[in-house]
Amino acid sequence: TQTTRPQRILKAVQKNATKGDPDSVISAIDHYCKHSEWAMNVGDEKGSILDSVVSEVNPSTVLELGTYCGYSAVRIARLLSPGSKLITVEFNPAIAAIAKQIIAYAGIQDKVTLVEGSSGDLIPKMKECFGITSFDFIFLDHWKDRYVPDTKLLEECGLLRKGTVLLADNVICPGAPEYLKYIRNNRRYESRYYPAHLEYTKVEDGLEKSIFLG
Ligand SMILES: Cc1ccc(Cc2cc(O)c(O)c(C(=O)NC/C=C/[C@H]3O[C@@H](n4cnc5c(N)ncnc54)[C@H](O)[C@@H]3O)c2)cc1
Ligand SMILES: [Mg+2]
Repeated sequence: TQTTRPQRILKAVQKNATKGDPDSVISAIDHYCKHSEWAMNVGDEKGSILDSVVSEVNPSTVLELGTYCGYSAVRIARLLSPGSKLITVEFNPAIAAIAKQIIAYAGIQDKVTLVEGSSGDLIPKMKECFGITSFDFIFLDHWKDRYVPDTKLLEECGLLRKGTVLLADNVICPGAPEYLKYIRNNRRYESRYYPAHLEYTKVEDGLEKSIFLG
């Protein structure tokens, strides 16, 4: 019977990566997606920008919206200091099951809490369920038309604090025009665009980094 793309990505990790070595998991996924089949991981070029922003912020609490196969969860978690936590949200149970296995294979499962459900339902529950007062860093990589409503929801739920950094993938391709309009014209945010390319292609894309000013 036909396998799914996330299942094939997991197989490539199990075949080509070293258990407990997050960098080898990242390389195995990038190699598979470059040479076998494209997949919507943030990828190595934008991933290096993600790495630099995470290292600069050195966050204790991180929220990721849209886990997919867990590629960016592994990228982020491997850089976190001991005691720091990444909460990643994924509403497709089949995809979440694969992501869990990839995160465990990388050996960073102690830093990652994968929550199954939709961002709209889960964001209002973050404080009561996970004892979060606010997030230091947020990576947006889920459906692009959810970037604005979920950013507003995070504000309303008091999950942003002075200095919280939001980093949004795909603001050019597939594109998140409403998000750019919202965040760039909002004096409560200081934004900067990082030009790059759509993962594994030469198509223009980039990341938008925004600092919440409180
Ligand atoms: C035209 C065109 C099309 C596609 C591309 C290529 C391209 C390149 C990219 O880097 C992309 O990130 C994307 C993209 O569409 N990403 C959406 C990512 C979804 C994953 O997140 C999950 N999810 C989606 N909404 C939610 C939600 N509310 N709560 C919880 N989980 C959610 C889904 O269950 C998936 O696991 C697409 C480029 C150009
Ligand atoms: Mg993306």
